[in-house]
Amino acid sequence: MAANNSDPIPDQLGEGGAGVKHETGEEVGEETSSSAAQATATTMLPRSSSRPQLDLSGAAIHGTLEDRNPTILLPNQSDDISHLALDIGGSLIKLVYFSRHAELSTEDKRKISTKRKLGMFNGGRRSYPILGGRLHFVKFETGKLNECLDFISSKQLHRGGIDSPSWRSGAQPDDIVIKATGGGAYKYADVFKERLGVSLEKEDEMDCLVAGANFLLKAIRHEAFTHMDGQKRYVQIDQNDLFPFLLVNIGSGVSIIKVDGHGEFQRVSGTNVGGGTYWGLGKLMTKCKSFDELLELSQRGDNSTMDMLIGDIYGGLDYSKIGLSASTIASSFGKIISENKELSDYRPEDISLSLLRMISYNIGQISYLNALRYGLKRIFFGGFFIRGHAYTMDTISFAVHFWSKGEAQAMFLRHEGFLGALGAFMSYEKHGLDDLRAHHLVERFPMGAPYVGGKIHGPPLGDLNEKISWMEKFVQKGTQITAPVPMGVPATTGMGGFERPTSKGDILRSDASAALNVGVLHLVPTLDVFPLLEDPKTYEPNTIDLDQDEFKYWFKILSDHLPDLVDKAVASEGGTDDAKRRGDAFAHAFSAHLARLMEEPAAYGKFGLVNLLELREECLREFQFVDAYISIKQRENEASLAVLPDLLMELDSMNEEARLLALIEGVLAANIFDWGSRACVELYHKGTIIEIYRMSRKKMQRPWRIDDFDMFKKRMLTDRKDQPYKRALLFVDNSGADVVLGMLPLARELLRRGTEVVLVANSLPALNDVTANELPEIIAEASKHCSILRKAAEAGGLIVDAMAGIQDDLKDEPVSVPLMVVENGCGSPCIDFRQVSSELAAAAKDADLLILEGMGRSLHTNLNAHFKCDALKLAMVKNKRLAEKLFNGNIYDCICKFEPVF
Ligand SMILES: Nc1ncnc2c1ncn2[C@@H]1O[C@H](COP(=O)(O)OP(=O)(O)O)[C@@H](O)[C@H]1O
Ligand SMILES: CC(C)(COP(=O)(O)O)[C@@H](O)C(=O)NCCC(=O)O
Ligand SMILES: [Mn+2]
Repeated sequence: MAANNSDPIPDQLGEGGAGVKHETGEEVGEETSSSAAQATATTMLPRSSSRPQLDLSGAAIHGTLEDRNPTILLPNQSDDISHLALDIGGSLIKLVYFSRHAELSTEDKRKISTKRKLGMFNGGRRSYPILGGRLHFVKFETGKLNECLDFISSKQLHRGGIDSPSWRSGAQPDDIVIKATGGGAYKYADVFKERLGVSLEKEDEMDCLVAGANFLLKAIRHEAFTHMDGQKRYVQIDQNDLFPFLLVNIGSGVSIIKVDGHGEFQRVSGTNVGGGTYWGLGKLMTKCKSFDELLELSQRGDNSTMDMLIGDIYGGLDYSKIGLSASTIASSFGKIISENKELSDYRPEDISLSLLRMISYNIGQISYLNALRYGLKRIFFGGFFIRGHAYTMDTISFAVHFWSKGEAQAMFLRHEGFLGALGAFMSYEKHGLDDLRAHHLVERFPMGAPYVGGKIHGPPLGDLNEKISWMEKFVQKGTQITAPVPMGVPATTGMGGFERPTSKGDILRSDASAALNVGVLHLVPTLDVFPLLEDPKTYEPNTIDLDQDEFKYWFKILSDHLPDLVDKAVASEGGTDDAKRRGDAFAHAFSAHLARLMEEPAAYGKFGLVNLLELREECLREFQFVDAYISIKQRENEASLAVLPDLLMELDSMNEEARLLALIEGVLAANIFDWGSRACVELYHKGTIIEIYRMSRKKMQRPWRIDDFDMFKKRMLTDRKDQPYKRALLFVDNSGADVVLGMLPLARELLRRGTEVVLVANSLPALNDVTANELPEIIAEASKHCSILRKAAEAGGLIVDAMAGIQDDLKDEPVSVPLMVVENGCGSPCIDFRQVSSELAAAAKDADLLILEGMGRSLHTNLNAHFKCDALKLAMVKNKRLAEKLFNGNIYDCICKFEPVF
């Protein structure tokens, strides 16, 4: 669909609440304040009026995280620009290209109305997202330039991709100019002109390296990491504390650049002993046919058979006077001199390891010396020599750490080899980068996107069929490739007076394995940091760290849940053969992710439960399961709506105090309807929805495990009775009883007290969570039995009565504060407040109360989060282990945590 640039805001919102009956049986509470009823915030979202040619707003990674070069998604790129940039190096050609995919604008009536209420429309400008796309990263060996040209040609990348208008109109590419960097941009310019008809516009290599590195460090949350003793640790870079740093790009040769800012840098040194040296000498000495083969050999090597160690010179003793241990390498390959052996007498494994150590230590040492020269503490290493190889990174880190006595730190980048190509890509329109922040980037983990050139190109994006079979093939291949490589542990190696690195990179993920683009970076400009977070810098969504032990537990939980989930997903798509095939592919894909994470929990960046639970939902979406729990949700909504009138009557017969308690109890009790909890799902076989709800209510016994109810009651009914909250954001959780019998009655109570209520719900389905799109219908139904809800929903634009006559009849009724719905920007059972929808961020500006409901949003995540306004966290703990771990409590304990800001 074509982009709609004009944001037409219909004056008539049409039939959104058709058929709503007006009732007169209820009075809006006397506390209703009419000023509170003027519910529109005036906040306007900052939007640039002119958009960059290359719209990087909302970029996101698409590629394995562990795999160094995830593809990046640009959801808002809409102009017809050149979509390809190249870095043609001495060894490898790196391509960064943009593939776009049309995305229908998802502006529905609810959103339009809410945005208008929140003051978020500025007519005439288009809303996001319009067109999306991803940045892909692909590499080829420079010696196989033809493969690269074929690849570009087959995907018509030089003409903006096969879907581009220029391609469809059959336009000739004669005047197409592609940005390129690296020596090959000069050397092969003629070949590109001849074969593809395009001109290469040369960009300076150093400019590009620096621009690429700066972009990655600024915009991608888990781009940089340290690697010591086999342990990868992601480092969140503080932009205010980034410069200056040393950038060491280890390609064929090595460039050492001091970076002082954006576009401010100096190439301070370099060395000709680099990746080309390792691969060149290695090829000569071992007869290896590929770089990966050589690297893999090193993992089984023992360099003490070749390297002369201090112990060899000192008769097995340390040279302790100058701090060198017996196992220190005194001279790389030095032992060979005294031996009467031929090359063939040495093990290729040992040769490869000696070479790798020699070169890595040397680069580490030169880098350290340059860091020392300029007083720099941080050294970022890029270039394809590193190849995500644990031992190489450990070796470099050890050298930097040892020589600097811990003063300097070596860091690595996931997109290690693509800095130059990325920089060239960015040079199309440099200012496109300026607005991009880490919160615009969301990690996604799709299966299947091209990464390496040559034979494995991956399926065309969006072609589900190809994706499924490619993924199945990959899973088979990936398992072979990623099997641990047995390690011989050489006891006597070492260098420079410090112990040898412990990690030898027991697993070498091959390029093919990296082609399983399980992690991807999406750029989403509509995401914002939640403005009510007390301190976004220290905010950590996850309550418990997903370490190896914790991951093991979740591995089992999620694996056990998988067959049932697949059944539900397949049924939700009609149970067809196609759905079954997709169901299998989903199960494969998700299991492959779990297996990978089990192997290395840090494989996909710093990964918490919030990410893990979202990963499952993302996997479902990838195989086009729109909403696995749809029928369960509908059934539970209907059953709950049927008993809502009785519940409301019962509540209305109570005094204020009893009612508030009953409401909170009701929320906690109804949170039992959670299809993500094994224990709860077992309960559902034992009774109807209403029976379970009643049983759950009956069991509510105070004090709850955390019980701040009295404090909340005091705030509501005593201390500031005359000052109701102005706006409450209610983060709702599950469909059915949870939202209908729990949260809606609570919302109603707030509304009748004059508090505007914004129901915040998921943008996308996750388990049985209610979504923002589903809420208006539920509210419309509930409103049939409740005039408080009805008037508030009308005031909030959720229900529009088409019959103007009825509106006239109601003219004299008090105006209600509005009830609104906003989406949270997530499709997970948890919430990460660093990345929420701009709609929610806008709604938050005037809020003075947050109510987080459910285990995902208020226990797994955000239990320890602090906000700038009062917060109430309500949940039933439906998992035994979590209850024990967090509170030394029991399953079905309840939490009512009130955190007022005084
Ligand atoms: N598949 C591969 N083929 C060749 N070299 C590789 C491969 N993977 C990693 N390398 C290493 O990466 C180096 C090239 O790194 P790169 O950053 O692409 O530099 P350049 O721009 O000089 O080609 C090679 O010299 C080699 O050490
Ligand atoms: C996925 C959930 C966080 C959803 O809980 P909710 O937010 O709906 O209260 C929860 O069901 C959960 O942690 N389940 C997995 C553990 C289990 O089966 O006990
Ligand atoms: Mn839920």
